[in-house]
Formats: sequence, structure tokens, C-alpha cells
Amino acid sequence: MAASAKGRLVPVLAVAAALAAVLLYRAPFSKSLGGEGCSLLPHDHFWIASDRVVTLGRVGPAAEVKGGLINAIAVGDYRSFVLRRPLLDYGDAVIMPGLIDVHAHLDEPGRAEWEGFSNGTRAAAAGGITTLVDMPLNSFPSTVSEETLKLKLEAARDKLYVDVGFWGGLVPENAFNPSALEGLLKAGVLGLKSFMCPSGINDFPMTNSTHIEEGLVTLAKYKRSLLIHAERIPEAEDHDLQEDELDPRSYMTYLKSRPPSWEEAAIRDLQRAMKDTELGGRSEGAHIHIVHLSDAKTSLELMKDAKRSGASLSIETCPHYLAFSSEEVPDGDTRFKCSPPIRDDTNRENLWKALLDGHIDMLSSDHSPSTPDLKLMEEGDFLRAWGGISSLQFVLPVTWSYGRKYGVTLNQLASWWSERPAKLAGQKNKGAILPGYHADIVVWKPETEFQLDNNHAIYHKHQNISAYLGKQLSGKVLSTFVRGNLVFAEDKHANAACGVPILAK
Ligand SMILES: NC(=O)N[C@H]1NC(=O)NC1=O
Ligand SMILES: [Zn+2]
Ligand SMILES: [Zn+2]
Repeated sequence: MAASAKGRLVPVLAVAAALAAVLLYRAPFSKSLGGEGCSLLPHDHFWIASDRVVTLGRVGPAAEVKGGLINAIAVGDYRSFVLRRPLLDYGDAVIMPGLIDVHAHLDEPGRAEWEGFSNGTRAAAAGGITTLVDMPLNSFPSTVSEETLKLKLEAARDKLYVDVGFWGGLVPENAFNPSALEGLLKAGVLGLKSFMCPSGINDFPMTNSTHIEEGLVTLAKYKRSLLIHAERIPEAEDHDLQEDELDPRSYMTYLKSRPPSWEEAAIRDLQRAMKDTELGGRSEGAHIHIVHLSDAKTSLELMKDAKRSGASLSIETCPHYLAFSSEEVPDGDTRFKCSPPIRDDTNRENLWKALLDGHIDMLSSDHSPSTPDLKLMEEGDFLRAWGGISSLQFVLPVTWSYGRKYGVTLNQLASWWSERPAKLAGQKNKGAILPGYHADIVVWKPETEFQLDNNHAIYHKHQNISAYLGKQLSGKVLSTFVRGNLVFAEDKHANAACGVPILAK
């Protein structure tokens, strides 16, 4: 990493700087807030400092932001930076790369009443997420062609408070049609997503492993990723219980209806596809990313083997699988319904272990809200309610709060939430606080505790459907910068939505 010339000081200046540091005003925004338009800050060249700036692999002290980029970082010498003006000195708050959420459903066009770009990206900004990648389904139409990507982009115009990329859909209709897939990839989707079980959305049908193997060949040409919802209904399902004999309000009923064997069956089906991504394989250059792993047992073991053999494979899990366990899901509380389901506490512990050991590569929200009526909260019917956890704004404090007992470090957070997701999404200048990178930054106080209740400003469209409501969390987001624009600070958003759509070239 290049040491900046600005990071070195002559000794006399160092004394002056130390004095200046003592006199520093440590709450810069009260005076300087109020920039117009894209940023709450009236300048695009400034210095940002705190006792805890997280850069790759270590914690440094300060950075210079210029024209939307990180221009320099202080290496070893904080004091050379505190003489600079304007300086945003955040004291002992953490300055970290903004989070990159590679898995969010913003549901627009077509189902903007579920979330929408404006609400979704405002919630993201308030949660320290500076980039998200929108899923191709739950919007209508699904993003499965060049034309439907255009509709997405039109729907997103002037509504993005953070930067947003798009996954396209790999569905049976386009899987054997390389020119249609190439049209979608050339139009700028960052990669593709497919389901191996019914998706819950009619115009997003499921794919089998043959569709996937074919799709990967086209993806290989573009060196992009395929994200897979890996659950498959095994052919010989053991239906010893009739559905109408089961209590739909019982979480155990739902849990038993989607056992780990569904995840395992999908991963087994994918073994040839994974092999194809190895060096010299049929789809070398393509990458497989398994979304929201819940089964920490056989599914994980099979993927560890595939990685060892050289498959280009990554795995994500989501905060809800790390925070909650099936034992604590109240019967009838459909806010916790998601697929694959939240499993038992031993499994949750094993997911943490796999994450800490590096077998699970990264985290994502899988924010998948709906209108409250579809969650059937009054009936509490787990079998018919919409499956999806609403969490976008909360993932940073949740990961931190539930991760502290496992000794999670700030650098691990940056790796799981920024550095590796940036790679998956092909974003070479995002995901780290390093010279030349986008100045996408979250400033937060890990130690600040709060109760996630109605007094908390929540920007999701539907605030009461989140399973995190009522939880005591630690970690308050103070400020969020997207390409140098201060898009969120002091519970306020910038006036204009200046996030940009990210299109692959
Ligand atoms: N369609 C959709 O968003 N499905 C998501 N919800 C969920 O809980 N898991 C998913 O894959
Ligand atoms: Zn999914
Ligand atoms: Zn999803």
C-alpha cells in the first residue's frame, strides 16, 4: 500500500500539530452541515480523521477525500492530517469502508409498495451501506433481459441515495439462449442470479443444474458471477404428515418443511457446475456464489471440498442466520420467516465458526420485505406468509452486536461487508479506504447502545415487519459518504438522490 507523502512531517510541524489536535473541535457537523443537493457537506475536498480508520488489514488514523475519491491515507502519522482544513474529526468513532450489500430486493418497478428504490436506498444510507446490488426478482417484471434491465434503470432514476448495481436473472427462458444472456450482460448486469426451487415470484421460474451449467459458459466469457439460491426439493420427499394436520402457526412446522437436505440436494446437484469453474474447466472464468447459506453441516462441507479442488466458489450467509435460532422464534411470528429457514442454535454457532474460519466468505442482508398484509402477522401462518427478512438498515449493528461474543474485529467486518462483496460484484475501486478508491465511507460508534423501537428513525417502507424490532443493539451510524458526498448524517439525508446505477462494462 503506497505511503502518502502527506503522511510525513518535519518535527517542528509535529509539535504544532499536536497542539492543534488538543484544540480540535470534535463535532464538526453541527457547524458545517447544510450543504445543498447531493451532500450535506459544502465541500468536495476534505480530510477525515478518527482514532479508528479501518483500511485493509489494519487500523490507521486518517484519510484525504478529493473529488469523490480517497486521495491519500495517513500512514503512521495522524498529526500531519489534523492541520488540514476542512477536517472532519470523528474522535474515537470508527471510519470504515461503506458496506456493500450484494443481496437486496428493492422490488421496483412493479412492487414499489413493498420497498422501492427511494426508501430502500435511504435505509441503506442510514445503515452505512454505500453500495447495494438489487436482485432481479420481486420487481415486476423480473430483470431477465436487456429490455427489463432498461425498465429497472428507468424506475431507479433520481431515486438512488447510494450506488446501486443490478443482478440479472438466469431463468429457463434465457439459459439456453447465449445471445439473450449476452444481451443482458452487455447491458450491464453485474452477474446473474438463479433459483433451484420455486422463487415465490411467477415470472421468475426455477432453474435446474443443466440450465446453470449452460448459463455459466456464457458468464465465463464475461468473467462474471452466478448467484444461486441453493435449495432443491428432493424427489423422494417423506410426506408422513399431511399439511392439514400441521399447525401453521408453529415455527417447527415451517422448519421441518424445509430441512437442510434441501440445501444439500441443491449443492450436490451443483457439483458438476462447480467443477466446470476450475482452471481448464468448461466455464473457467465464471464464478459461483451461493447466497444465504443456512445449513452449516453437509452443504458447507461439500462446498469446502469444492473450494479445495479449485472451484471458483464463494459463500455468503446473512445476519439473521447468525443472530437468531429456531428455538427463539415465537410461534406465529412470521417476521422470522425466510428461506432457507433459520435453524437451531448449534447450527447458528457453526455458521459463526465457518465465517470466522473463512469458509463463509461474506455477508449480505437478503433484505426481502413485502407489504405487511402479506406477512399475515395476525394469522401468524408460517406456511402462507411471505418469506423474507426485513433488515437492510440494521445489518451493521446486528453483525457487530451478535458478533462481539465471538471476538469479531473491525477488519473482519470490513472484509465480510466491503472488501469481498466488492470483488464479487466486480467493483475494483470500491470496498476499501485506499488511495484511488471511491470515498464510500461509514462512520459509526460501535459502543453506542440503542433499543430498536419506534423512537428509532427507520427508513424501510414498512417498519413493523422486521424481526429485529424490539432488539437491543450496539453500533450507531453517525455518517455515510458515497463517493465523497455526505449522504447521511445526524439522522438526516442529503436533499438530492445522487447515487448512481452501476453498470458492468
Ligand atoms: N423472492 C424472495 O425474495 N425470496 C427470498 N426470501 C427469502 O426468505 N429467501 C429468499 O430467497
Ligand atoms: Zn434466496
Ligand atoms: Zn434474496
